[in-house]
Amino acid sequence: MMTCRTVKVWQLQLTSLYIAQNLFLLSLSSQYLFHSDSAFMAGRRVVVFPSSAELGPVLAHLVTSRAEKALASHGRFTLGLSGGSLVSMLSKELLALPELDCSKWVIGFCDERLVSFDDPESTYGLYKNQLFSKVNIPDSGILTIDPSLPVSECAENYTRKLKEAFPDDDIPVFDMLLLGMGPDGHTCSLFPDHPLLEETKKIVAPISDSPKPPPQRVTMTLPVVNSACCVAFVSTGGSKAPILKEVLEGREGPAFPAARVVPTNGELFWLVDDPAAASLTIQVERPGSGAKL
Ligand SMILES: O=C(O)[C@H](O)[C@@H](O)[C@H](O)[C@H](O)COP(=O)(O)O
Repeated sequence: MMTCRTVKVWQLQLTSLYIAQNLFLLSLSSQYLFHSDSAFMAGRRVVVFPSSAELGPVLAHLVTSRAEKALASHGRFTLGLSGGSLVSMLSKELLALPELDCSKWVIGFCDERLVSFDDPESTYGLYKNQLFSKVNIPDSGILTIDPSLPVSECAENYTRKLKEAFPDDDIPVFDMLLLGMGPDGHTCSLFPDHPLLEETKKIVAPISDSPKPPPQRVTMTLPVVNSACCVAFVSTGGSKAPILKEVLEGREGPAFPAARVVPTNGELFWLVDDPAAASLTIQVERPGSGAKL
């Protein structure tokens, strides 16, 4: 079965097939171009729902459908999670599914705050309470940071964990990443105008001057984010409307961090609600109830 993971391996190992590969990618991008007239950017799907209530079930289905695809292809599903409002929405919607088998899921964190797991600011702690403790994800499948370490060592330690979890990849290729976007256009812990946006060597980086508290965090870098097979942003609420317009429709000046998420060989979804989409002028998809992406 053709997946973005196999395309990645080709890129790394089969340089002699360079021309064939490019022809393949060209045909793939043509499919995406004509997949939906909603596309402002080839391959990107901006999907608007009346509210979180309609968005949530579609998100849950998107996750489980990509999990099924990954399990059929390589026997496990690697999922990167973000914090914010995603924690409660994802937990609620996954738990509402009639059958959810997470026994072969491997969970990573797109970013994490350097606080102890019982601190209310800990993204892992929130997911543990709201999701992990209620489903059959094995503890060994949850790749957590070690918050007892100083921030640089913590990032190095998390880098090692990801490399061990993805031994065949130079850059870990997650099956799916779920991202949020702050009102300043940040995603993961990649903030506007921050030097970490230019990081190309590290797969995980420390940050000790996060403008959003807490200041110490570790974050996946853009090379990892853009290597994923599928990236889905979830962004809701009217406070996101001005930034969403600039991220999706462009702006003068440097692109916001969220706008720099463009998976090289993967899918890109923006799942938003009407208040967040209020200022958009691009064409978007508005699926009916019960839709599946
Ligand atoms: O660690 C963090 O500070 C959060 O994870 C943060 O990056 C969040 O993902 C965005 O701010 C979007 O959050 P909302 O979806 O709640 O607006």
